[in-house]
Amino acid sequence: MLTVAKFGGSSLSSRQQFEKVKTIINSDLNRRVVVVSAIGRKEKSDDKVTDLLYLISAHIEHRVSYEELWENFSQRFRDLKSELGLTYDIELALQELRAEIESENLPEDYLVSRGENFTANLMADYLSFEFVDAAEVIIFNSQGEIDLEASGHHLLERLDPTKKYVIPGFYGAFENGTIRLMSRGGSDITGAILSSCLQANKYENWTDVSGVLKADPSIVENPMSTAELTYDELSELSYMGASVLHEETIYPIRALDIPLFIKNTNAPNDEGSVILRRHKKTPDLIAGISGKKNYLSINIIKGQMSSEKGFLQKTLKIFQDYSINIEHIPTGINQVGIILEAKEVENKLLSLLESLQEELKPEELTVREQISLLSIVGEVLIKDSHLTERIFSALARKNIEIEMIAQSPRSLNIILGVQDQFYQEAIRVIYDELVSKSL
Ligand SMILES: Nc1ncnc2c1ncn2[C@@H]1O[C@H](COP(=O)(O)OP(=O)(O)O)[C@@H](O)[C@H]1O
Ligand SMILES: N[C@@H](CC(=O)OP(=O)(O)O)C(=O)O
Repeated sequence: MLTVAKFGGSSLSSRQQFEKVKTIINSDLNRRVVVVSAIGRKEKSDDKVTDLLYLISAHIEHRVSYEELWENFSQRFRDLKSELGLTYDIELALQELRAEIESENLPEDYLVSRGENFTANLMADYLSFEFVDAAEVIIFNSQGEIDLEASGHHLLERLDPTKKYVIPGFYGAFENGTIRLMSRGGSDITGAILSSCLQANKYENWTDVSGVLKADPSIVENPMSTAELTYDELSELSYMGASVLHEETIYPIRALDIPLFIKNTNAPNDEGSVILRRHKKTPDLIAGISGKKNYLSINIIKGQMSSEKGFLQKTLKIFQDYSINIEHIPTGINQVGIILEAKEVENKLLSLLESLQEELKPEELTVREQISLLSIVGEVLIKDSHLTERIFSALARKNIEIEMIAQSPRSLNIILGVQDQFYQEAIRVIYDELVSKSL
């Protein structure tokens, strides 16, 4: 039996947190592959080590002194080493990194990856597990995508199934050894790749909350957790902003049906959440509510557009030519709305609108900005025939206007658009209506 256990930065921020990790690892001998992020925040006001490294990189780029940041970064590791009485030569690692920064044009990905690398070295020392560099086993192809097959080969060659390992998350390397970072929060993905390639029986993701909560705790006070979710439910939630798990975590484990457990390092006996292909227990009506701000809607109005052959195709082709990802396309007979993240059209909105005007010749072309999308997720949403009515009435009572609504084909989720200014309130209203009132 093999359990891959990933610990996020929040589980690694101090000596006490390292001690909790050790207790968890030692309480189950199957936890033989440990993935760590970089040291996280001790206090709310602290920087995560990864943030410090990005800041150092920006200072280097702008040729500004980074001395204070460097001291802060180095001290976090020195403190851990001395408080835990470790032997890993962090002083040498820091000296070498400093020399590399000063002598060459050090790539940002390499510099930032040292957060995970040093943390994993300390953790390996502390647990008496072997350190394996992610650069040896997490492989990117020439397009910069993770190559699951190549990673699998390298992993099986490098790891001995009878031994125990600590591997840094968040980065890997191209076949030529050049370090490549994943997107923020990517250590979750490292854990999923290792689970998949090593065919683990379980993937545990240890964090600072007891599982997937039904809403972001920074918006809703003390939200309930969801004990069991499907891969699809969690994918929808994390894609739409539930930051407890990186949105790309699910695909490697889903193919092999590896159960994912989300657990709290600070309360290991809490049940947490388990994520499976299908529900084993009676599913909660609401798996969760998540959302993101900063979308916009480009609205195209043209009489009889639905009978104009290829109109939608022509419209989408224009967005494709601009390399713009589209989120939703609510349509009517004479109108279509194209919903996308505002960052997708940064610096190209005017030119895009000109192209749409020229090629589609619409009667009206308008843009609505500052839209938030909220996603209400649950495999069994459809069972509540009054659900949309309840949501609409609850929002109307607070004078929150709905800008758009979309439903996924399997009714796995309902997506609502509201103005950015109502984002948090809308989440609270929906949570109160669908979760609190149903208790
Ligand atoms: N729906 C949600 N369920 C659980 N946590 C959430 C949710 N939405 C946002 N979060 C936030 O995600 C945080 C955990 O993710 P993160 O800070 O990346 O932890 P880690 O450092 O362990 O990777 C929680 O502390 C919580 O504030
Ligand atoms: N340290 C990286 C990667 C990561 O996954 O971190 P965490 O597990 O603490 O969210 C980041 O901050 O983005």
